[in-house]
Amino acid sequence: MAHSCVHKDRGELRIYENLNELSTDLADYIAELSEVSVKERGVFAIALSGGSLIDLMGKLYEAPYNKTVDWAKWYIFWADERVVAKNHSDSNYKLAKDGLLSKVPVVPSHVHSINDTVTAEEAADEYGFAIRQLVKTRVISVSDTSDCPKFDLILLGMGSDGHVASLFPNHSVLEEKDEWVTFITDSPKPPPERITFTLPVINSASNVAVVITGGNKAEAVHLAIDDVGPDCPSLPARMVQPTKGKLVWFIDKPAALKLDCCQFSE
Ligand SMILES: O=C1O[C@H](COP(=O)(O)O)[C@@H](O)[C@H](O)[C@H]1O
Repeated sequence: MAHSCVHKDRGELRIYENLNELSTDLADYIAELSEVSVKERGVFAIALSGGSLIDLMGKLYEAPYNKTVDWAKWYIFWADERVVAKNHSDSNYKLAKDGLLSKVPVVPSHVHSINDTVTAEEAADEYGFAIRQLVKTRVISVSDTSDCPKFDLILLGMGSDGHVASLFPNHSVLEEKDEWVTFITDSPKPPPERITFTLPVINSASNVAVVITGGNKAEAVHLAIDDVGPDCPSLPARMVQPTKGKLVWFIDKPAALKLDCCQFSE
């Protein structure tokens, strides 16, 4: 059974005994947000990440979600993408397409992937421009506290180094305040060329979920969530702090083992 608690300033923590429980609750959570957003705004603007997240979203193409989710109202974006061809095994688009999008009735023109035929810088500029157009037509809302887009939901994973999207520890990309989408050409994790949402965009979303599994991430989970004092490293995952939106962490038991607030009896 899931263990859930609200951390005083790090959002809601949901911790699961196993991946099956996590995936089921993640599917419920996404389906619920989709329903609320479609009811309120007529559309659901969701940004995906790559990595293990997509597998963990797999229940969404099974019953009941394959029938109950209003897939035609989804507008799909990527919080980060590797600048490789869309059919390359490193592509976050390919991962999501093969693992989810090809199995549900999304509208192809609502799937906003990057231009993979230009440089990382150009791809980031074009993606930022595309998002601006969709903010103008209100497919994506606008934040009331900044001029940033307000996605209905941004889904993030986290690497064992604490990176989220393609925001890596100690990288200058963490300082970017003006652009909505930026690029890097020196990612410490291959492939090197990537585009990424910036922290202001992530922190302007209505909902942000960080989905983390595996014991190799336990230390980073502890550093991202617990009060680790003045020496607290500026871990990208710790910088995820939605201004007005809701933050929820979906964590499996091995990844949660070092969290102060969650002690488990074996
Ligand atoms: O490189 C990336 O890594 C992170 C984490 O991936 P995971 O497989 O450890 O969950 C992912 O969220 C990001 O989108 C991706 O580009």
